[in-house]
Amino acid sequence: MSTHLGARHGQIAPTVLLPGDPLRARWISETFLDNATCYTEVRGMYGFTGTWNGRLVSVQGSGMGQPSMAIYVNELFTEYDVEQVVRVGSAGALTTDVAIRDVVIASGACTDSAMNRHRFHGLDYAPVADFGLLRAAVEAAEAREDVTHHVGLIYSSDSFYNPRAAELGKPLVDHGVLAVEMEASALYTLAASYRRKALAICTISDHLVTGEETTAAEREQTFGAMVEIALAAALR
Ligand SMILES: O=P(O)(O)O[C@H]1O[C@H](CO)[C@@H](O)[C@H]1O
Ligand SMILES: O=c1cc[nH]c(=O)[nH]1
Repeated sequence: MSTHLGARHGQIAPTVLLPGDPLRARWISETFLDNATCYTEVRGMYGFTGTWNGRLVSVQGSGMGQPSMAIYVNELFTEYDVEQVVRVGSAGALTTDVAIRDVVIASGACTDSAMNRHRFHGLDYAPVADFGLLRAAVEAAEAREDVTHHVGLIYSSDSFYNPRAAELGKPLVDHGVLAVEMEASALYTLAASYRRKALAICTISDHLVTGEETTAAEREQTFGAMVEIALAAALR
């Protein structure tokens, strides 16, 4: 057992899908995995291991925000020998180039978080996806006709509610950033530091320009294309 995961060593697969929502983790395990078992319920942050096309895979909730995610990913890397993590998240669209329910595959992630500023003593590190995972996810997305996908930068913010969101986000949008979420930047940084692989794939759940939004139930249980792209990329 690690501090925040109730799994024994060997119960977590080398490949982990990482939704923020622990109930999305449960839905993914019930919908896509065979013979899935729950290995942790600590703090209600469920994790499951099963198989997909005969290959072992785990799904672990990370909670919301980079500090929560980093707790789980640190323990996955240091205590359970996890080799690759694919975040399967929701995100808000920052531009009309992206539509609600589109899938965004994050080649890199900007951030307003102090986590990287502390780690790099004020220098601006550029957190990027593992190229092999990124390429495989793009190929898996290109093979599908049921979902529109985009590849590009996202913005990992520490704030979900920010009264200055539009003002602060504009320079990012002007430089090609597609969507906002809350975990990818620190995930990419942690993977780099442990020499592991990481990718973030997000489904647009809210549109910050048009005001469109999905329900909590839809965010929990209907983002299946993103999950299939993640599984195909990680277990290719
Ligand atoms: O749906 P998840 O994966 O949690 O991702 C997004 O949703 C949460 C905010 O509602 C943040 O964690 C954000 O990154
Ligand atoms: O607007 C949104 C939607 C999902 N996740 C976020 O962080 N922001």
